[in-house]
Parts: sequence; structure tokens; C-alpha cells
Amino acid sequence: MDLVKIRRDLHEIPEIGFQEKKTQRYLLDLIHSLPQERLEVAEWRTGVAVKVFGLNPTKTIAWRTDIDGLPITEETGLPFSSTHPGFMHACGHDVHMATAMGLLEKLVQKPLDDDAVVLFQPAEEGPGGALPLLEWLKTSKQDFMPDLICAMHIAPEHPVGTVATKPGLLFANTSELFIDLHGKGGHAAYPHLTEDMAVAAASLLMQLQTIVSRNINPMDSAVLTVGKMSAGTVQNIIAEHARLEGTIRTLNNESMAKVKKRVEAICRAVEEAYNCRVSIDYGSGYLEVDNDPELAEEFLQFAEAFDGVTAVRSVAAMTGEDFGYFTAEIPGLMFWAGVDSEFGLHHAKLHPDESILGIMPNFIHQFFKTL
Ligand SMILES: CC(=O)N[C@@H](CCC[C@H](N)C(=O)O)C(=O)O
Repeated sequence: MDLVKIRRDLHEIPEIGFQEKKTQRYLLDLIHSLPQERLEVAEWRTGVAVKVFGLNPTKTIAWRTDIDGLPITEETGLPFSSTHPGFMHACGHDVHMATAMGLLEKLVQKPLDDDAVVLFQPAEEGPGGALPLLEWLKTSKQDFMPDLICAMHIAPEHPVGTVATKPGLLFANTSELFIDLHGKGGHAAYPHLTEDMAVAAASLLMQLQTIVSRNINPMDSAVLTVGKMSAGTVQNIIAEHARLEGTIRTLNNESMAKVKKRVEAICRAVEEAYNCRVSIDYGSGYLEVDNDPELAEEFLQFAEAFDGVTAVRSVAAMTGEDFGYFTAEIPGLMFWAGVDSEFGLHHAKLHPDESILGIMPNFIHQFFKTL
């Protein structure tokens, strides 16, 4: 398979969580172009699961890739830029999918002793595909249920050939955060007759930023980011509605509960201060990605000895990943894979170095053989 072409084709058609219809069709066509003798293919919502029967199986080893894009307008200027206005593969899931397809081809050509499953999972960026996919595996597709599971995420800051991970906690646990403020709007010239939701939202945003600095132990870590804020309709009407959209990241459930408690207290205070109604919706939340210590050590040792690959012992990051639902139930491993891009994840100019596709499928296939 031409993995660069596959990556570019997929890059052109980014679709957000549970809308990955074209992506699913494209993946299924590729999977059906492979020799089918050792394969079983199953569709799950907008995702795909493929089993490759092993030669002498005693367990099932899985590889998981995410398949969704983000609502960002691409600014790379590349000839294979997104054809879906306002959407882009800005988190590397196009590279992840091409890598998974390359691995699948290798598994078909040279099967493992064990059974292998490749999961093309929707909705990693939100609202989360891993949890319902895991439920489906457990209840309706037990013969695909893995005993071990691995996944990678591109790392713009590392050169191609670098893999980075650590035993234990790798990614934070997360909660989305949506806050709506409603009050009495009106004429811009009569502020004393209104409750201005733009001003209330601005104050709320600033107060939310005190939670991490004032309420979380400095030796712990947390992030509260508001990535989107909107209010009002036009320049000379005082806004009757404002909305904040953000995310909370912590390293444990206790800190997550504490941040949420403070968010709620501040919102109640803003209601009082600005005579308005404030509602909070936590959207979806992900468990932390907790690498199996033994599997992570085996991986790092394997990578250190692998020609053309550099192994790095990384620190944990405040990124979120619904892969955490897998690691909570099955021994699992996630690692970063370098793609040397000047622009980072979730940036409109993210431009991964595609030469990673010449390395990773073989590297993962060889690692799977050792498990
Ligand atoms: C790897 C990565 O970038 N993942 C996303 C996951 C987002 C989960 C959810 N939508 C949230 O914002 O909490 C990330 O932003 O870390």
C-alpha cells in the first residue's frame, strides 16, 4: 500500500466525531483490497474493527487508531489540504490511520502467532468513541476483545524515528466544560436597565483562571482552558447570552472534583454579582492514560535496540485521550512518535513529516512479534 497517498487522501476528508462516514468508506475499501483469508471485518458506528487470525493464538493483541478530525480551518497551503471547509486533521489522526493501515497490511502478509485486532476508532476529540467501542467489544464482539492494546500519537516536537513514553501515567484525565450565562439584554446606551452577559462572562473567565493557581496544590498539576468564548449579537446591543467552552485537565479524580467544585462556586457567585442565570455542562470526560508498567518497559527496551529508532523516556502531559478507557481495563501502552513539525497539535499549520510512515508500521509489527 502507498501509505503517503493514504495519509493524503484521508487528510483531504477530515470529519468530526461520529460523522466519519467518508473516512469509514475509504478505510473499508482499503481493507477489502487486502487478501481476506485471515481477516474478519466488522463495522461499529462510523468505525471499523479488523481481526487478523494468528498462526497459533493464545491471546489477542490490539492496535488502536483514532480517525476523527477537528473543527479548524487548515492553513498549511498544501496541495492535499482539507476539502472540508472549517475542518482539518490537525491532531495527526490521518497519520495514525495510515500507520494502522500499514500495520494491518504487514499483519496480513506476516501474521503473528497471536490474533491481532486493529481498531479504527471514531470521536477521540469528542464526544469520545473509546468507551462505547469498549462496551460493544465486551457485550457484542467478545472474540475481538483484546488482552493487550497499544496506540501511538504523533509528537510534533520530536524528530522522525523518536518514540517517547513512560510507565504509568502518560496523559491527564479530562472534562469538557460548557458554561451558559443568561441575563437581561438591551440597548447599548442603557446599561443600567440591563444585565450585561459579555461583562459577566469576562469576569467569570478571569475568576476561573484563579482555580489552578489558588486552589490546586502547586506540587500537583491541573489545567483549565477556555478555548472559545462568545456573547451577544451586534455591537450596539447589550448581550443577553454568553457562552464559555473549555476543558479541565488533572492528574487524578480528587483534583478533578476539586476544580469542578470551585467552578460551581464561582458560577454561583457570578449569578449573584451579575443578576443572571449560569448553567454548567461538563460534556464528556476521559480517564487518564495509564501505561502498563511492564509493557512500557518492554517497549522502551525494544525501541532502544531497534535500528533507526530512538527511545525517549518522556514525562506525563496534560493532553487527554479516550484511550484511557482501554488502559483502565486492559494492559495498554500509548507512545508519542516524532513527526518534526514546526507547528504543534491542534494548529492550523500542523505539517507532520510523512517519512514516519516508512518506519512505524514495521517497528510496531516487530514489537508485536515480541509480545
Ligand atoms: C491528543 C489530544 O489532543 N486529545 C484531545 C482530547 C480532547 C478531549 C475533550 N474534547 C476535551 O477537550 O476535554 C485533547 O485536547 O487533549
